[in-house]
Amino acid sequence: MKITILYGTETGNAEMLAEDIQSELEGGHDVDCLNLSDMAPSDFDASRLFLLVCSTYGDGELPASAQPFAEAMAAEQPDLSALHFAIFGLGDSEYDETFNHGPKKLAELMQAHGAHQIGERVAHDASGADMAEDLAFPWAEEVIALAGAALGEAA
Ligand SMILES: Cc1cc2nc3c(=O)[nH]c(=O)nc-3n(C[C@H](O)[C@H](O)[C@H](O)COP(=O)(O)O)c2cc1C
Repeated sequence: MKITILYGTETGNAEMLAEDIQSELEGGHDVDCLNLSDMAPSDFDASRLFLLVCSTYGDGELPASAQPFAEAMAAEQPDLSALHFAIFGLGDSEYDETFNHGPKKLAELMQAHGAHQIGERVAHDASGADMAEDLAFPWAEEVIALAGAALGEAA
């Protein structure tokens, strides 16, 4: 499957996780990995599955590297109705009222432009016991299996 991992980060955790997911998947798939700050809405290609990995900053906001992308989406209003994405979030339950709100906002932004979410949004908690990759690798395998039918190819 053709997969693009897009990460939104402030201090690099989402970037490291995105690169680990790329390494995990690239034996069996054609996988790109890109910072959201380098992604234009016009770059979306519906033949690829987009795996979004995004943290939360400030008071439940998108991290810095995702903000230019959100602004470009608002300005360009792309039609993403042919697109499929899945999303994995990073956050910290110490911020209980805004836990994982960054990826929640990013998923809502994609859906507002018609993109179809595959599977559930999985949230990593920096104050929890799990390593991010221990949640993210099974998440990636599951959404790739689910996306096979949607993208019209075997996973
Ligand atoms: C100043 C600051 C604000 C944060 N705000 C939130 C928040 O509102 N909600 C949340 O779930 N996590 C919040 N976090 C936790 C980060 O999302 C978490 O540490 C994540 O792993 C950072 O990933 P990154 O390095 O890719 O940006 C915050 C962390 C910092 C340092």
